Amino acid sequence: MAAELIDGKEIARKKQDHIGSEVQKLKAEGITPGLAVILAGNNQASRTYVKNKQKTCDKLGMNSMLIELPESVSEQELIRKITELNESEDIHGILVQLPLPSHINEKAIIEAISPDKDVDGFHPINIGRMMTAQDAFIPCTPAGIIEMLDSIGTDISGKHVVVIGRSNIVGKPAGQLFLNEDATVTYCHSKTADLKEYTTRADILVAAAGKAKLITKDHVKNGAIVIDVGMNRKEGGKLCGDVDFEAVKHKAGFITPVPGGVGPMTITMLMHNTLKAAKLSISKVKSNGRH
Ligand SMILES: Nc1nc(=O)c2c([nH]1)NC[C@@H]1CN(c3ccc(C(=O)N[C@@H](CCC(=O)O)C(=O)O)cc3)C=[N+]21
Repeated sequence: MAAELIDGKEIARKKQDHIGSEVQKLKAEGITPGLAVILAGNNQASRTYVKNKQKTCDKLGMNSMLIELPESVSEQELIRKITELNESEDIHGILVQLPLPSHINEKAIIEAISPDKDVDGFHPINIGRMMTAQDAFIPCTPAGIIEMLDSIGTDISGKHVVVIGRSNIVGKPAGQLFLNEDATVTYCHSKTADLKEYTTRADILVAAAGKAKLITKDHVKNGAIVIDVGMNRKEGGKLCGDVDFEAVKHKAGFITPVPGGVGPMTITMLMHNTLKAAKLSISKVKSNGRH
């Protein structure tokens, strides 16, 4: 048996079409969604990601603003810039590209972003809202995973989801979202004693450990849905997932490729969140700033 491919690029394209038409409606009301991206330092991978985000904004008719700051930028200066963007009427979403230079306290920077403009969904307010199943900005990669599963018609309720990885930006929120959808969730990570014992019981396996080819066919139950969040860059620049795709594809029921799987969904959900932030700004004006 061969797994069916979950085509992230195609699912992203359809979702973007929809977002694009919502942007047009908002523009007719006089609001153009605007995303500000702050890039501190000279990380080459970060530069490429940021360029992709801007390109997608362009394509969907949104405004994007890139703020480039030197590696040596101070925390105070970065917070001053964020404060300015928090107050800007033209900017609805703020994204500070991670990782930040090592002398900067990431938590302090994330907390400086207004929760209403936090399109990454990294602010503790949004995390808390998500955990309590309130309306929130949902981190883009986990949101993209749920969107992909929806598009292949997966009923998540009652499924056993095993998430490998517990980062604040992917693993932890992904598990939480699945829990909100009534899944049974198991978290595994680098200290898990017998990984296979858990992963072979997964109906849905989410690999977000950041370790190339960690997941082999022996980790996967027949017919399972395998979502590969890995973005491991090999020498020569080739992108490699956390899943040994060629081996696992014969055993899984569905599988996402890398590239062309989760990555395009992440950017798409960033656009979704920016649109949501722009809509939120209207309802704030209508309620006179009280909300
Ligand atoms: N504040 C913040 N928010 C982020 O969302 C964020 C971040 N910092 N720092 C870096 C990571 C990484 N990330 C990616 C998004 C899309 C692709 C993507 O579209 N990948 C393509 C291919 C890319 C390629 O070929 O290089 C794919 O998988 O098909 C990759 C990586 C967002 N990040």
